[in-house]
Amino acid sequence: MVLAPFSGGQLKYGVEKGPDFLLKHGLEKDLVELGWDVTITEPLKGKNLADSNDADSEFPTVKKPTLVGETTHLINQTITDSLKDDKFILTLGGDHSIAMGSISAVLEKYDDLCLLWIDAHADINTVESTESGNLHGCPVSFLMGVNPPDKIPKSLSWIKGNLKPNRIAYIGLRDVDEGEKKILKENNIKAFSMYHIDRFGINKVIEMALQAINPTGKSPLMCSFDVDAIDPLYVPATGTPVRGGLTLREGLFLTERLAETGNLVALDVVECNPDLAQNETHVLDTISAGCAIARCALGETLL
Ligand SMILES: NC(=[NH2+])NCCC[C@H](N)C(=O)O
Ligand SMILES: [Mn+2]
Ligand SMILES: [Mn+2]
Repeated sequence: MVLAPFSGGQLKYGVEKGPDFLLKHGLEKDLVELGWDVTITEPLKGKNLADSNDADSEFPTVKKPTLVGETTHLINQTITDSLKDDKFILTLGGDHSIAMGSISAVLEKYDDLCLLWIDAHADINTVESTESGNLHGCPVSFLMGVNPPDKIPKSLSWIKGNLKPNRIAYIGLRDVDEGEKKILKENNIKAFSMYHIDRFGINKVIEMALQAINPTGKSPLMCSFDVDAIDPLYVPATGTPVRGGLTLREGLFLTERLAETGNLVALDVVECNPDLAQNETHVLDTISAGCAIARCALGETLL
């Protein structure tokens, strides 16, 4: 288990409390009860990373590139180390920019890795297309290497950018920027929006997604789960909520199905922000959903 208490990929503080809240809710004990031998690593602990806006940055369109670059690199290095022992990598965010660290590391070990990005958002903006400048809206573009080389902030240039577009599938999309739609189309990336889930049902959608990115059924899978994929009715305490999302059961079913494949090697759970809850119930709903996603991905409901 990798703790990534980080908020620098966007501007709302509180999301860095995610790992602490998930652990306080009993996640470690739950996983031990499921039979996992859990070790906790904290790549950011004791690291004094300056939270500045990098005002003098040569890339004024993106926010905090130095902070995000250094942080995600530390996460990458810690996970690369853990992967030497073939560990399952569960990374707790933090905002979704941390996936640059986790996915890049897992991809280095498994070059045929298939990625399921469960999210209301595509997070595939480039430094040129981003409207907000928040790097949590950009991780996939860096992992795929679609930013023009001369536009990549130095701090993020360590990312290899070798994730292949035919190995990525999205599920849950409902708030995709115009620039992102163009990138998805140009790269022919499989993207299942809420429309597809209503049309075909979640079970068919996950089968179509897996078939598209992993036709042999033999490649390792990673899931990057942004809790805002689930409807804010169930997961209210998150930075960029969008109504009309997955039910809690649909979200959990996705991870149960991934566990069932036997090919899941890593999971991110990101964007739980307890500070954005209006009351204690909202905190509990959000954090318990985050824990349930992890437990289901790690086999809880497979009898
Ligand atoms: N990980 C997230 N919650 N991302 C939200 C991204 C929203 C928007 N598309 C942006 O680029 O700013
Ligand atoms: Mn999102
Ligand atoms: Mn996201």
